[in-house]
Amino acid sequence: MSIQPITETILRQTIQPRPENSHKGTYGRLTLVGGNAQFGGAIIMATTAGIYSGAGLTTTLTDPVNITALHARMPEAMVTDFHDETTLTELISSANSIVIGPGLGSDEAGLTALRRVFATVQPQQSLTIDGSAIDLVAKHDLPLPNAKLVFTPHEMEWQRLSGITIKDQTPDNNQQAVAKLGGIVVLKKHHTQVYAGQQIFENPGGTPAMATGGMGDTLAGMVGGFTAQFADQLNAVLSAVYIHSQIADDLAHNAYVVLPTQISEEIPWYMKQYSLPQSTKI
Ligand SMILES: NC(=O)C1=CN([C@@H]2O[C@H](COP(=O)(O)OP(=O)(O)OC[C@H]3O[C@@H](n4cnc5c(N)ncnc54)[C@H](OP(=O)(O)O)[C@@H]3O)[C@@H](O)[C@H]2O)[C@@H](O)CC1
Ligand SMILES: Nc1ncnc2c1ncn2[C@@H]1O[C@H](COP(=O)(O)OP(=O)(O)O)[C@@H](O)[C@H]1O
Ligand SMILES: [Mg+2]
Repeated sequence: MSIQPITETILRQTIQPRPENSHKGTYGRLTLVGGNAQFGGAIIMATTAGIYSGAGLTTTLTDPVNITALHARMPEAMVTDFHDETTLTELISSANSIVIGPGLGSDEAGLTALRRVFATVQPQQSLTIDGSAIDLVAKHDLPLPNAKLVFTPHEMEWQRLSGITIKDQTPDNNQQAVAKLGGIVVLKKHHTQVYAGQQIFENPGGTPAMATGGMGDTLAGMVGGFTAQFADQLNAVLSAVYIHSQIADDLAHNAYVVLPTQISEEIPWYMKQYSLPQSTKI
């Protein structure tokens, strides 16, 4: 079994200059679901990352206690209550990429929102399942919907979802579990691995300076933003994983810790570099 590194070639193929004749609708509708009363920061960070990644229109469904805070940080986001079934169904139906889980919580409200999303999502939509949503799928053995699924577990979430203990998470064992699950799995750790069918990729970057709560929430938002606007889902996921840690590595040259919100602010600059011909410097 061969594990390929994620390369800059993949990013250059994926992140292209934007056509002049385009508008926000061209760059995708992203809907994020998460953030209970305790974990509002998680969905704020995921939303921030999705917007800085270039999603054309972003809407966040969260607990009402988070609405003012989210609006104050990110007026670009539209925000509404994740308990409202009608709005949730409409906003899931109109999205081309959905992220569920950052700070969702594993209680009844989180489970209800997750079940509604699973009942609404369609095969052509990208659905990223992160954080609490992974735990809920594992705990309740939820049947997965027919959609373009991406799971973004850390090692303990992957243990809960796959049943493979962290020490037994070998590429062979992981690949067998991914084959049963379906979709793409981003197994987050030092040198994150991405499993997609027969292919396994490894992220060459990443630093312990990233070990701050919210770093994975930020990656989930980036995966949402990239899959909302770039047609090749696997390349979009690989590009998000790579840039996320590349920014952190660069910031960590001069900083002991890197905050998730600092990553988000840098995303547009890195995307611009990959969109330019290789010889061009700005
Ligand atoms: N500001 C906010 O609102 C924030 C909200 N958040 C939201 O909280 C929710 C719960 O997510 P969670 O990841 O914090 O908790 P959980 O799933 O129990 O995992 C922790 C357990 O796993 C273990 N562990 C083993 N290997 C590991 C690894 N490689 N990486 C990480 N952990 C690893 C670890 O081991 P230990 O630390 O004990 O050594 C511990 O026992 C989720 O919705 C998330 O979005 C957070 O993002 C924080 C900021
Ligand atoms: N030592 C490390 N080396 C490289 N990457 C790391 C390291 N520690 C954490 N990360 C990265 O930070 C993110 C943590 O994700 P996660 O545990 O889901 O955070 P949270 O749920 O708090 O947002 C992952 O992308 C992971 O790869
Ligand atoms: Mg997480």
